[in-house]
Amino acid sequence: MAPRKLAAGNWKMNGDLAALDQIAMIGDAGASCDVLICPPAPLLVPMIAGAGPVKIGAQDCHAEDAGAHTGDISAVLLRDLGASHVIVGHSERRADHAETDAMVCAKAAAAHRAGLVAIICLGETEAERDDGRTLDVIATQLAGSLPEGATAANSVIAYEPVWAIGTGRTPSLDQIAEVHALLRDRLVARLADGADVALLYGGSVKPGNATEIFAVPHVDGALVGGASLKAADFIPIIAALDAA
Ligand SMILES: O=C[C@H](O)COP(=O)(O)O
Repeated sequence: MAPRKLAAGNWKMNGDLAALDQIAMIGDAGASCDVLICPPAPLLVPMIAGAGPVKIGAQDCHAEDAGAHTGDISAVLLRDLGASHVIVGHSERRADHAETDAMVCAKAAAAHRAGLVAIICLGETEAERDDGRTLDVIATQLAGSLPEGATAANSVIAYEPVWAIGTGRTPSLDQIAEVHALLRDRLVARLADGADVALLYGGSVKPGNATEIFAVPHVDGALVGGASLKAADFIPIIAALDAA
């Protein structure tokens, strides 16, 4: 088995009911890779209803299955609604909500218990890269964020350099390759099916750079922010992944 290709869109705090037609257009494009959109939580139900072949996921979940946690959403409920995936540990949540590797690990474990695929996000800051600490940071985040029981069927790893998110800047292809090779090595060492875990690159993926990024070894797809908001931008990225 090889990792399954995945084109994932993270809408972050963007989109509205009118954006449902984007999902229909993306579905109509007829991709052969897996295509996932993670909208803001209130849009999950209407989007799941009209998703067609597009998978719908959430952007976060709580580490517990239920309880007194006002404003939070359980992985159990997400699964009940029909979500297939949940993003955990996005750098915006690590920064805005002080999420640690241990918290991300607990959320990924909750996702697994509920039957969701956890997309576990990792990435270095610009200062960490400038200090030459990228590989150490990524290895530490992976070790601390990947729960026991992770498999290729229930986990996807997204490498997203913090400084490349929403900036229009991307690492060189060699820099992406270096990190993805490290991730693959660590996953193979830790998991029986580590060779089959899908590895996504994220950070300013656009129609114009997708083909070269998808040609990098061990890049099995992308986690796309801004360019996933419009079908006209996301469909060429999906097509580039299908062609890779
Ligand atoms: O989750 C997606 C990433 O943060 C990438 O966002 P971006 O494609 O807008 O740079």
